[in-house]
Amino acid sequence: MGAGAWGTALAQVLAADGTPVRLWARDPALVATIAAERRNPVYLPTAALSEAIRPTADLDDLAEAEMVLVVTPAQAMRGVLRQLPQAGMPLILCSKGIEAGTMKLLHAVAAEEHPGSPIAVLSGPTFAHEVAAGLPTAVTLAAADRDVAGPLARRIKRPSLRPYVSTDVAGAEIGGAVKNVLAIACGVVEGAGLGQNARAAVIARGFAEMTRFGLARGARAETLAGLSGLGDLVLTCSSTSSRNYSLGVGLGRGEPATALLADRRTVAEGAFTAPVLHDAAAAAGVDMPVAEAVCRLLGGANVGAVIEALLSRPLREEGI
Ligand SMILES: NC(=O)c1ccc[n+]([C@@H]2O[C@H](COP(=O)([O-])OP(=O)(O)OC[C@H]3O[C@@H](n4cnc5c(N)ncnc54)[C@H](O)[C@@H]3O)[C@@H](O)[C@H]2O)c1
Ligand SMILES: O=P(O)(O)OC[C@H](O)CO
Repeated sequence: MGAGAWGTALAQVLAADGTPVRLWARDPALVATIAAERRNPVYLPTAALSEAIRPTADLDDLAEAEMVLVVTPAQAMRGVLRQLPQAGMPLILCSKGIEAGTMKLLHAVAAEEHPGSPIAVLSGPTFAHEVAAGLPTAVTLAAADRDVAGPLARRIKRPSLRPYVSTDVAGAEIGGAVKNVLAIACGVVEGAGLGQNARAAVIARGFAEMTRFGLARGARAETLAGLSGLGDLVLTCSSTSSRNYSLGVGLGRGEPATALLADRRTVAEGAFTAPVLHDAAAAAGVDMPVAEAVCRLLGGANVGAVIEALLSRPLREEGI
């Protein structure tokens, strides 16, 4: 459900062995193009798509599915889930974010909209173009009930896709949501020419923020130190393949956030997560200075002033 880069890549890796996959996109013109060209020229142009993928613009076509992978932008998830038939099939949430307004994690959103469906979360270091190309990738597959997560993991594993099972749903989600905001910060470091020492510092202190926030919201430290937390943080904080990192590079160069966001066709989730995370951290009484700095930059603050404010914070002991 969702034919952006990630939904298309997941469809491809699952269908590469001939497993039938329906790929839902909201735009009928994109559905027609994918069916005709066996490519998604808008969101994942490099990947040739398996004949086993059948694109559709009709959510009713998913009613008979064995499972649904939900891959819309995080803020669109509730609305799209509301239109999906209530068929009780497992939902695997693959998006990364926190719902604006409610500050809810996406598994809570899905449970509200589909109370009859088992809910799982798939998250980890996963650039879509690499997954679609069949490059080796490991992910966290989390569900509160191990008897849900285990069979789903066995069903979606492929020679190049290795799921690790977890029962820490909140932890898997928080790692993916927070790392997007921290990736913007690391992009800022590059864009502003602050050097590699500074980037490593942002990754390490950002991980401390992720851990503080995660623990406050019920996550387990080992999950945050795993694929869906630290693993994904390292990936997205070190590559311009990341849309979040690239957005940060522009901010670091002093380009206005409004212009950078208006130019994007693809989603940089961290820009939407940052203000929600700011509110959620405040509500939980958690200090998140790096995430806060990203928030200020997205709001139009001057790069030099934001960096100066971060560096002049009172000294403290290292640790979480
Ligand atoms: N691209 C990746 O490498 C990757 C990897 C892991 C997770 N994710 C996560 O997956 C989610 C989707 O990312 P993506 O890379 O596929 O995005 P994308 O930018 O490639 O595509 C976004 C898709 O969402 C659709 N869309 C936009 N607004 C919508 C709405 N209101 N209702 C329904 N559909 C809507 C667009 O038409 C498009 O198909 C994000 O949460 C992202 O963080 C992405
Ligand atoms: O391009 P990004 O920054 O959305 O990152 C994509 C994935 O989340 C990487 O795991």
